[in-house]
Amino acid sequence: MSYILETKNINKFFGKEKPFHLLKDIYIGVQKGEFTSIMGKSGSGKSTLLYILSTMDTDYTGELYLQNELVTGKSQKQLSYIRNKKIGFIFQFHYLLPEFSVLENVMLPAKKLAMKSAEQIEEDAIDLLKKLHLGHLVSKKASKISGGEKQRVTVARALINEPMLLIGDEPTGNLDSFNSENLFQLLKNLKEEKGLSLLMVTHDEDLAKRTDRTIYLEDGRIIK
Ligand SMILES: Nc1ncnc2c1ncn2[C@@H]1O[C@H](COP(=O)(O)OP(=O)(O)OP(=O)(O)O)[C@@H](O)[C@H]1O
Repeated sequence: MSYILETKNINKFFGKEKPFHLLKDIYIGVQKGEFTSIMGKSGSGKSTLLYILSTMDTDYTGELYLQNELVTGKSQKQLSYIRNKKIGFIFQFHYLLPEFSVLENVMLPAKKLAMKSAEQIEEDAIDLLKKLHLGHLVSKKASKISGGEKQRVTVARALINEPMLLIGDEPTGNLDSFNSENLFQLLKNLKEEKGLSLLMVTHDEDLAKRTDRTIYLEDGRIIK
């Protein structure tokens, strides 16, 4: 089976003297175009797991593969490149730069990757914002748009480098039900239209039911 993301026996410990065993024997396989949700009580290890899956936390045992390439053990520089190219992130808080325009915010990850000219990046960012029905916000300052709009702009920012996987840590968590539904539909469309794989932590059982598959974590273990 070919996976976009795969883990083999990931374990995570905190602390040195009396290590606390948080994540236990985690096996996950995410296929292309699959929308996976992760649920579990507070403290069950969801965010810790996402940090590992997104290559930001390298302090674990076991193996992480992205598109069948072993990424565990790679240098920080290699990981930063892989992350920037292959994974888009959406968090509960938008982390947009408030003094920058929407367009500038969306262009930033592409500028960091530096694989296209500034003109091309700008053209692509405008195209992307239009596709996400955010064209009217292009030149607005990020601090001047609504919370729901900010989260949709973070989706555009997450997509600018055309990742194969979008990882979200409660992306709808701070939104009212209208904006939450709006964002969820946007994510579902990306999966259906572009074959994007999505991995999303949520506390919302109703949203989780509408994804392809839900992974339940309990005390750091996948229970179903
Ligand atoms: N750096 C750390 N050192 C020690 N313990 C930690 C550290 N980071 C997290 N933990 C502990 O690991 C456990 C899991 O934390 P994590 O944030 O992954 O849970 P979560 O399921 O995402 O919770 P929530 O739904 O509240 O965000 C918690 O008990 C937390 O206190």
